Amino acid sequence: MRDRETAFAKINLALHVRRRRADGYHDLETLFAFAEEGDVLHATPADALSLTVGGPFAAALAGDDPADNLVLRAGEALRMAFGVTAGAALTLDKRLPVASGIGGGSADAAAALRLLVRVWRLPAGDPRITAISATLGADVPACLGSVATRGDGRGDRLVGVDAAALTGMPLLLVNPGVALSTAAVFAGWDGQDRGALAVGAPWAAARSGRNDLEPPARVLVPGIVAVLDELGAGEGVRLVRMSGSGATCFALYEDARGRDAAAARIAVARPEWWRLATRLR
Ligand SMILES: C[C@@](CO)(OP(=O)(O)O)[C@H](O)COP(=O)(O)OP(=O)(O)OC[C@H]1O[C@@H](n2ccc(N)nc2=O)[C@H](O)[C@@H]1O
Ligand SMILES: Nc1ncnc2c1ncn2[C@@H]1O[C@H](COP(=O)(O)OP(=O)(O)O)[C@@H](O)[C@H]1O
Repeated sequence: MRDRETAFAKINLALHVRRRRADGYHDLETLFAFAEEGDVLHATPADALSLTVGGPFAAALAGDDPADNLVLRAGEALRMAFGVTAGAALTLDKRLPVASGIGGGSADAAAALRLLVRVWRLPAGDPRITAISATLGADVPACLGSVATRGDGRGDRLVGVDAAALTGMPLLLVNPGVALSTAAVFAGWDGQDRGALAVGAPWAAARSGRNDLEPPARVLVPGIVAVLDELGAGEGVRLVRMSGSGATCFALYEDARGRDAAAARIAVARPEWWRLATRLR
């Protein structure tokens, strides 16, 4: 039997960087939200654990050691923690641009955890699964649930928000085609604490918030400005912002008509940019 899981694209509705820490990470406050679409992971029963990567962005990972792929690292960590002896033949359909601020590897790692917990019939909700997620990356715990949530600390201390208030909002993601290393963007942050992210209703908090990684990302990829301008030019735009460490930017719309008009306009003006028209889940 072939089992399937979507690695929902992650966006940061707001991301406030507060402090550089001694361990190389930064304390931040962010509002995570998730798209209805993303990479797709399949599993079929097998004696060994293996991964084949295909899809439009597979080439970006071709130079990496497969053992470093977060999907296999997630699987190996589960096997170790639960003493699993079975394997699984995994295939990853890489639809999201790599190193682009929308989760990529983190969403894949979380999808692998959800999928293999099911395939290997492990106890869903076991605290060891959450613990493993945090070892794989700061935003993997948020991706594990893949519902809108606030993240404090490294982004892995999750605080529930009224996710339903965001569900279904039309969303357009646009990436100018330049990979950005998360570590390099954090390293460019100027160290200025510009204040806390508001608590409470997520939409109001998002609107009053900002992405503190946008200025350092723009230094590395000046084309981000053009992406934000194009996204903001249409009708019915409710919020335009860069996601995570970039360079993907997003816009949220009052209705699907506004989103589709923006997508069509950008497809003509900038055919080389990657686009995904979807909704918040
Ligand atoms: C910026 C964010 C926002 O959601 O997303 P992306 O742009 O990667 O999608 C995340 O904080 C990324 O989380 P994740 O991609 O899991 O990061 P990790 O692999 O744990 O860390 C990669 C590197 O980013 C930096 N890092 C990450 C998180 C954090 N709170 N402070 C940091 O300084 C560190 O240099 C770290 O070595
Ligand atoms: N399944 C995966 N998908 C994408 N990237 C992965 C995966 N597994 C490991 N990686 C590594 O993670 C890097 C992307 O990390 P990062 O810059 O944090 O991306 P993003 O900003 O999209 O979250 C890639 O360059 C790649 O080397």
